Amino acid sequence: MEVRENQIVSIIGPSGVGKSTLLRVLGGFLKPTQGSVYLLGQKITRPTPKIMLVHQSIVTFPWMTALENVMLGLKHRNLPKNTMKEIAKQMLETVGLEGFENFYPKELSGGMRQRVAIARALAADPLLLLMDEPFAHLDELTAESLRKELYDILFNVNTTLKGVVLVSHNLNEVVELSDFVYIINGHPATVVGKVKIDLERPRNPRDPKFFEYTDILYDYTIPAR
Ligand SMILES: Nc1ncnc2c1ncn2[C@@H]1O[C@H](COP(=O)(O)OP(=O)(O)OP(=O)(O)O)[C@@H](O)[C@H]1O
Repeated sequence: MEVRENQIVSIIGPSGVGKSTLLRVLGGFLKPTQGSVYLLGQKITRPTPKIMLVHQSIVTFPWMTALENVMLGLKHRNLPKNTMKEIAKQMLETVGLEGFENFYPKELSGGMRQRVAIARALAADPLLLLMDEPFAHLDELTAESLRKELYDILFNVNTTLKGVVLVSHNLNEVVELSDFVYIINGHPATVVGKVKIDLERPRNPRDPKFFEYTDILYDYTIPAR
């Protein structure tokens, strides 16, 4: 599998097939028994700030403000505190949370907390972002508005990001966001399909072409009859 510049590449497949496991391998959190992961030619064998992970369970620290949560992502960069504050503020602005810097997680909605988690990941200046069902714990309307903005949040002048790997079980979400979709299945899992989503952004889920892609992906994921 490969991810190229400014691409969102998704992995779909049945529950328990190993999607999250694969993400953990890509992030260097888990050593594969076979195969290797390379980031710009460099072999990944352990976690690195160049690869950040956003979980499905929204991870924010309740005793820290939104700004302090984002500043955590900057810790390894050894910057002066004021510079850290400035960058964290800018990241919060990038994810649409300007003005919420001093709010604590409990004062924010689930969607806003996930935005804080994304801002924290982006503040680390990663090249690759791994997203494991990032909308799973959001209500549909909140997820929809975050999905709409996601591409622009991720790839813009304020971020160093080059690519995203997304794990999702929501076919509409995958068609809306991805450049390529890998379908994995079996035990042990293998790639059983690769689909290029050739639609202009922003994408319209009511576009007939959009449905064609969800149909193609659906055919790959249902068990053989
Ligand atoms: N290739 C593999 N090698 C070793 N263990 C695996 C492999 N694939 C899956 N597993 C194991 O199977 C279990 C489920 O895997 P995982 O959570 O990655 O699946 P998933 O596709 O993300 O599932 P879900 O969609 O339900 O979140 C885990 O305990 C994991 O350790």
